Amino acid sequence: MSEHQYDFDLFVIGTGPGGEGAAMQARKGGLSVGVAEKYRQIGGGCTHWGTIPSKALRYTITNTNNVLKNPMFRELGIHANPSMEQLRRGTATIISKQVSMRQSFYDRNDVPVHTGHAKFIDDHTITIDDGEQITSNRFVISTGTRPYRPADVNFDHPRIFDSDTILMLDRKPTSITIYGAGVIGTEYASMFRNIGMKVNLINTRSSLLDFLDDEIVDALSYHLRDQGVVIRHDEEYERIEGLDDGVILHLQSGKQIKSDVLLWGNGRTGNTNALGLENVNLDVNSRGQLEVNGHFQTAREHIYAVGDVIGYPSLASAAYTQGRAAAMHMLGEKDDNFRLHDIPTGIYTSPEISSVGKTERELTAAKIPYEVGQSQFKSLARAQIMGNTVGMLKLLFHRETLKVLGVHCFGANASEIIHIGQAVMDSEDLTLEYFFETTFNYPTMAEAYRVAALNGFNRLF
Ligand SMILES: Cc1cc2nc3c(=O)[nH]c(=O)nc-3n(C[C@H](O)[C@H](O)[C@H](O)COP(=O)(O)OP(=O)(O)OC[C@H]3O[C@@H](n4cnc5c(N)ncnc54)[C@H](O)[C@@H]3O)c2cc1C
Ligand SMILES: NC(=O)c1ccc[n+]([C@@H]2O[C@H](COP(=O)([O-])OP(=O)(O)OC[C@H]3O[C@@H](n4cnc5c(N)ncnc54)[C@H](O)[C@@H]3O)[C@@H](O)[C@H]2O)c1
Repeated sequence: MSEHQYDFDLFVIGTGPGGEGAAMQARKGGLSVGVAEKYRQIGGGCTHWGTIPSKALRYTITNTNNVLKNPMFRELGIHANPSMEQLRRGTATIISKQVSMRQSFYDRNDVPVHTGHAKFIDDHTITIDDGEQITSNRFVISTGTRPYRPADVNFDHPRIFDSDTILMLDRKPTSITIYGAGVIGTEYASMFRNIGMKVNLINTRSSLLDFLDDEIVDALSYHLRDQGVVIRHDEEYERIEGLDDGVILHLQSGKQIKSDVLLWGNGRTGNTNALGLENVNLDVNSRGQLEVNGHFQTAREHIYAVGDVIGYPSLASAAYTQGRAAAMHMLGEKDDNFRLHDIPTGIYTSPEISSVGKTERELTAAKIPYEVGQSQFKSLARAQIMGNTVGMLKLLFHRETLKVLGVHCFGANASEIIHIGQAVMDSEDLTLEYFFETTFNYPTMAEAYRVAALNGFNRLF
């Protein structure tokens, strides 16, 4: 029983990274906390049908390809064409490890998990599966998203998938059309091409991932096309026709694209439709998302919302931090020290992409005098040793103060090494000079920072 008349001080709806971050932080701060999860296991979409399964599959594909393309194994006559089931096998083990580890967090911290669909019935009460009633002083909504499914697309057709069902493919299709070239569409395009499928990537916008630095976008487009992905920009679907032997995507431009299967990767929508929000006077936008203030409070100050259900940036990494920040606010502690403005992106295409801070486009528009330093991975010893020489690190820094303003990277280990640049960028004291005044391990991919920093520094006059 909480200090008030409620069952809990805080009740969290959803056990993805957003919910877990909020629940654990609040519990450590001394609040009584309960959570609800409608899926049979905790972990959220992140663990069961989003981040973890897609990244685990990608890792298996990359490793398998590294072996199969290695000249030594070829010489030994090692060839293989693993099935979808074989490629996916490791994923179930990883999910199960994640679930049991995360479940232990709830158990050890005395946070009961109520399995079932939570719905508000009044300001301080929810029901679980329309049965058990639970009261709480505060709430966190961290219910995530589901694929946006337009009514005119038949998702019951066995060859039409969305971003939650695509990993259930029971065989390796010969070809796939991916409609929607956001992060999900682009990552899957890369992954499926790497297992030898013919891939059509249909973009409703005029360039891929336009939130990234232009040079990185150009590199991604070049490498995807070089690998054989067919990319079509500025297209809209007219209809999608499911057949016995394939799927035809009819585009408004008159083009027709037939493939073995189709992945609808065009957008996700917030899981807010059956939450009883009308009973607490909360509204959502056209994408089912909730609006929050800087402390992650909705229009009702005792109801917080974090993670994908509030929209941008819709990342597991950010969801967790937002959950913790919301809990800190409830605890009356400082909640603005989470650097939520500098969230890096890690995009697991081939080549991998990672980025933090300002792009050249943004700096130019803001008339900030900046300079660029670059390092090509092909000249790094570590990249040569790994046989993985595609890539580049680009540092953007202020010409006068030498403060790092943006770090953009593609190639091997991009999403790991970005954090070195992020730390320097966020530091009050460090500047570009850190990278060439500090000794890094050798040979490493991190050496790219020294090379890029010197390259940029030498451009100054
Ligand atoms: C294919 C794919 C790949 C991705 N890859 C990455 C990546 O590489 N890196 C990254 O940072 N992000 C990635 N993301 C995004 C990441 O998965 C999400 O940002 C993250 O899962 C959001 O966490 P969340 O806590 O908001 O919600 P979720 O993880 O979606 O969890 C929400 C939970 O709430 C539960 N729930 C919903 N409604 C109710 C209810 N009424 N009652 C009880 N429970 C409810 C759901 O069952 C679910 O378990 C990817 C997403 C997808 C789809
Ligand atoms: N590596 C990663 O970090 C990673 C990987 C996959 C997904 N994600 C996250 O998952 C989120 C969703 O991925 P995505 O590829 O769908 O991105 P996205 O938001 O770019 O959506 C793709 C397309 O769908 C449209 N759209 C989005 N929501 C819609 C809706 N409800 N109704 C109609 N159209 C809609 C968008 O305008 C866009 O054209 C992203 O925001 C991304 O951050 C991250």
